[in-house]
Amino acid sequence: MSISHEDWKKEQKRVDHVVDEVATSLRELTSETDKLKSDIVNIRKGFWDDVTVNLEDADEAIETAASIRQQAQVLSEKERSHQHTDQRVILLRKLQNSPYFGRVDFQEAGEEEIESIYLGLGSYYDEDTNDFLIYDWRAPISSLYYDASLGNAEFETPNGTVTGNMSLKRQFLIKRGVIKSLFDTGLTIGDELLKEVLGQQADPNLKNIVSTIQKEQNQIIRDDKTHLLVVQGAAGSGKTSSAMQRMAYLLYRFRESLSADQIVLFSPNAMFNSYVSTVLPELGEENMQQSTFQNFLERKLGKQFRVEDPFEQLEYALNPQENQDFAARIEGIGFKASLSFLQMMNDYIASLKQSGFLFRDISFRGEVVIPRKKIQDQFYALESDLSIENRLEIIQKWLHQQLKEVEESHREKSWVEEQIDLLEEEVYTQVHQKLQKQKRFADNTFDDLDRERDMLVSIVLKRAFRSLYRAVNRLRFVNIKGMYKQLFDEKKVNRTGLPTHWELICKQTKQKINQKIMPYEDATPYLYLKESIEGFETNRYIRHVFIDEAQDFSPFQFAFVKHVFPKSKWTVLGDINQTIHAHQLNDGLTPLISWFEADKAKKIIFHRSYRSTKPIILFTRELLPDGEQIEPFERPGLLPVLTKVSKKKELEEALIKQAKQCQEKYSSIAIICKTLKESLEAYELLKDKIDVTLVRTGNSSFKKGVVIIPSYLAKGIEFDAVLVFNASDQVYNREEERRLFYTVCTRAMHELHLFSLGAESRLMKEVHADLYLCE
Ligand SMILES: Nc1ncnc2c1ncn2[C@@H]1O[C@H](COP(=O)(O)OP(=O)(O)OP(=O)(O)O)[C@@H](O)[C@H]1O
Repeated sequence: MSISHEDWKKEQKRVDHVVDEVATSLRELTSETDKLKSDIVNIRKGFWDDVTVNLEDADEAIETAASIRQQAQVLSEKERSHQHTDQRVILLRKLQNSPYFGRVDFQEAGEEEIESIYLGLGSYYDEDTNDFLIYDWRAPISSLYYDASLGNAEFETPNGTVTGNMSLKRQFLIKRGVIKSLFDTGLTIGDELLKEVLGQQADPNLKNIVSTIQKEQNQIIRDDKTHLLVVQGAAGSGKTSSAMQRMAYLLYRFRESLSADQIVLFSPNAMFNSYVSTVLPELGEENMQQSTFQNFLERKLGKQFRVEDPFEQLEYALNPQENQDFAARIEGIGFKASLSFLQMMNDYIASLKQSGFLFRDISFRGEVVIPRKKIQDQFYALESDLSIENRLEIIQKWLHQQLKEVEESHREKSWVEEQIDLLEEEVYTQVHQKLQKQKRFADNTFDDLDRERDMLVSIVLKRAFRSLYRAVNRLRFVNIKGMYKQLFDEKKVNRTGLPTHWELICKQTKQKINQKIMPYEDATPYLYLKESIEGFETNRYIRHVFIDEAQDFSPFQFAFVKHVFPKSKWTVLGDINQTIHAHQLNDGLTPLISWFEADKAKKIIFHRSYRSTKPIILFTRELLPDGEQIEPFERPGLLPVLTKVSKKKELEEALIKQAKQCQEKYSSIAIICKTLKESLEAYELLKDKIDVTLVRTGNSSFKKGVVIIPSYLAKGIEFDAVLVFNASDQVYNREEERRLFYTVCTRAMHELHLFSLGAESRLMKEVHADLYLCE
């Protein structure tokens, strides 16, 4: 809808007024932050000048501690207000540049006046007129902008539903205080602005989408009731973006009770971590905690094993070999990620109550002092209806008594005598003083030397046994490794539905564990077994767990994280069509939903895809069997191009030519390879001809220019132009690689170029010839 010149002028006048107001507040606030900053510097510098330190006696020491505490409190209060005003200054600067992006006119039922609500990144209140010149995009009334169409409209507030009539929805694009575009829209947020935003170039960081959040996305952003929110969405449908907006919304909605460090995001790799890390700060919030599942595993298992990372596993799976070992490992990877294996593990854990629980010998000075068999007998002599956890607690107490007896039995041993001679001088002095305090070494005492020796023996024994008691407290006598291996005792396992290569899988698993290597597929099941037995190390502080790229999580990983964060709500985002991990589960996110009460879990599907131009989406969706459900956003662009060559040299030339052409138009170009192995080849081929950067697992930030990147690291991120290094049938020919191929092609925003050394991949067979150009 076009806007009259008069209206445009009026709106610009209002923008000028708001910008002026904001500028005034900004000046005041800046001088306040400057003052706070200099106060903080002064307090830090003179911290000890204002504290009276006197440690002469206990009373003085207490007073000194109180005075330090008081001074520290003053400092931390100042620091807090500085941080707060600083954040406000950052926000006001943004508002000064672009005060708002939307307006709705709303007349509440029963009210005379039509109110104009202007929405921006944060609210701005005019104290002179008692008016909100800008409403925060997260305020209850702002949802009208995202959800409602003109006419009867309503929005939810914590106190109930407000109904009324919405007579206008207007979008603004304001830069440096000047309105650049203005649109009136009806039901949805105008496509014009969205088209403009999506037409921009890729950024090294994910952008916030506040001004163009779509209705389906707003559903998940503002849902503050559901305990498990599962979002299945096509590539580029805005899952990650919506998740970031959702975090910002939750931090606003529950600002009294929720802080950013109570939100954790599991992301696929370190580079993705950096890619999304600027969204919340840009929205004026602190960042959430971020982790990859690998970090999480390493923290827990890294001391005992070399934990394989998921990309090592993928590299193995994507470089197939013609042998039984490979077939078995791949089948094992799938099985170990499945619900059947989770069931098998749960049954196994339950069976340990009756038999099979394994312990380790407790040895002292090379000699077994409490044999594992004795511990096992004691364990199974306990009431059978006691839980494993309770039984272990009882066993721990029993072991303490047993160790005490062993300790006593060593009192006369010669090694103790030797150790006494090696004790430090000050130990002798302490013992002597202690005895003196007990009025020993007086005329009427005659066993003083025996007493002294007794005490020294106790000290030596205490030192020597300390680590054993500690090991008992930490349940080191429980043989988790043995029990995990026992699960792969091919002859003992009597179940249906085992993989066809079961014997070989068992052999491989035990071999790796014996070599202290923890394959990625075993890491979570192993931890699950360990913590099911020893008790889960829970984190009750975290209130929201977000899992992005969740299609690559196995049921084990979900089950594990669920135990670790028992107080948390979940937001799980994924796309089953982008499953790239070797386990390739088809049941996807469904099992997770069944673990929650029906009314607490919700699944939302995003069909519309925003990242790529319409021609790219029409092409990529045909790579999928049920791709027609994916709706493209109407953004025109060039058809994808397939360039077929027959020699490596031609491939090299074609790639270089295309990369250079793209460089003239775009700032971020990716040459995507299937594996790291292929990426290294591509790098060797191109590195001396064009300026390229090779991205590998260690990289933690997104690079502009031309990058060569393996498929699995490109997941979740996007590029202006994507050049598929070799889309030939030699490289992508297995049905299991269809989703990977789709993931690779969907990274492109504006242009997609596929190169093929020889015939193109059979995975493209279903793609209609009109949907791409063939050169
Ligand atoms: N409402 C929106 N307004 C503006 N841009 C949007 C909107 N929704 C999505 N986008 C843009 O579309 C692109 C893809 O978004 P995002 O990465 O969040 O999608 P995704 O579903 O997580 O993708 P994938 O599954 O492929 O990783 C981003 O550039 C994002 O800025």
